[in-house]
Amino acid sequence: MELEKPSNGVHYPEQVTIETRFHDAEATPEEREEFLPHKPDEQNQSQFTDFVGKTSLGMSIFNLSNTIMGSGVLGLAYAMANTGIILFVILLTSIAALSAYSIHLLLRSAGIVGIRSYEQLGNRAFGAPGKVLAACVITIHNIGAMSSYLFIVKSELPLVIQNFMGAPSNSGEWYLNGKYLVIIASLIIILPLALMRQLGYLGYTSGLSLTCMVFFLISVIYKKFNVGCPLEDHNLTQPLTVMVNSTSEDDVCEAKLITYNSRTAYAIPIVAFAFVCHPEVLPIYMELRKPTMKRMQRVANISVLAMFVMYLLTAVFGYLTFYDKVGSEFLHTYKGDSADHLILCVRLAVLMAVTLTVPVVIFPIRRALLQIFFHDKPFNWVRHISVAFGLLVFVNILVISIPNIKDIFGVIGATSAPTLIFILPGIFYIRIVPENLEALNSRPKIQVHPLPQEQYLLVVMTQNQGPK
Ligand SMILES: NC(=O)CC[C@H](N)C(=O)O
Repeated sequence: MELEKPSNGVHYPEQVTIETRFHDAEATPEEREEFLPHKPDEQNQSQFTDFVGKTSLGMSIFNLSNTIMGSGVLGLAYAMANTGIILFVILLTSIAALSAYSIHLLLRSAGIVGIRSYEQLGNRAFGAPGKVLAACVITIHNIGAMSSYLFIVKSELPLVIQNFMGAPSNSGEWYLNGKYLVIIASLIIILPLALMRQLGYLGYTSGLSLTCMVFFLISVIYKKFNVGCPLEDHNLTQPLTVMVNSTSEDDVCEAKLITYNSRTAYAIPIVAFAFVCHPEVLPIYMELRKPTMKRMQRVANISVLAMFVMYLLTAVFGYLTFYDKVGSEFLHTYKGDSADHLILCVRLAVLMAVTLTVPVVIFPIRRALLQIFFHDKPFNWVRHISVAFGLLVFVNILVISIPNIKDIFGVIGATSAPTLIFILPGIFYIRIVPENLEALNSRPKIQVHPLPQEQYLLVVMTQNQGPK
């Protein structure tokens, strides 16, 4: 049966929609009866036939939260110092809400197309250029994120090893050289994890990574009550004065509710970067057991909410520890405390957390590259391993040659992050969901609720009876 084409010229995957919404057109009457009751059992009805996922809800939450939580958290206290507490809370809340909403748009679009892949949504919306655009933005963004993680390893790990071993700072030992340490961490920890065939296997390492971040948060809160005002603490004065230039001594230890200065605008890309997880949402959806949109939206909402709370607490307590003296890379602000064992452990925990996030971030890049260059080719281990290895080599070279992390945050946060969070999900959705199925200002198009299956059936059946 032929369906009317939508007026916007976009090819609408009618067949896919009917099949993916209603799974099996050939179902027996009993099955259909079970399928069509007023309250469909969402838990057991999968819309998708592209992949049978086996990852549990909990593991998926770990994986998604781990993707959200990354180096972005280290810039939040700095963002708060430049916006003030109230503006920051408003910004953090809005971006978290927008991020969850755009995940909803991605999930709905994937439900219509019947394929859970960001690149395929691009393809459906704009043809081949859309697919290439999505793949490029994901690749650039995730390479940027990976670089920022490995950069933390390069700059922090030598410090940690040096302090644990009690070695003098420029003893020239190879194990105190960040460049070698990045390569070793990439080969020993990241590469084996990146070679896993499915993201779901990384649930345990993601759980470990999140535990490290919880430890980081607890330590930041604890330190707030242990570090005096930065200027009083002469331990901290020296490195801090190098990083921060022109604050008068009077207002250094005063929390500001609203701040407006030349760096206020930096807060937006920092917070936007902190909430990016969109390239990983569909791969995680694909591996979710019983993958209904409602279940995946639950994974997303829980992850965004949990990370929102962690971000807020880290930023508030980080800011209230150092006030205007907080550095753009939060861990460096504790530099004067380098002999403090708690801070050393915190550094180690953050290092572990970001290192364990790198493999999760590699998955979407590999998927994007394979979609562009080897579309329709069956899975191949040699290709799978070579892409991961090639990516790691490339990012290692990048990290070894860049001088500081701030520029990565700035560029990625201001370009690819908003594109992935706000722009692409929105335009893909508008192009993919035809207006005759859902008007732009319709409730389901705005609300985070799936259109009931019966309603879809009605719309699709009405269309089917239309002119041929
Ligand atoms: N995939 C990603 O880009 C993750 C970025 C992550 N939100 C961070 O803060 O580091």
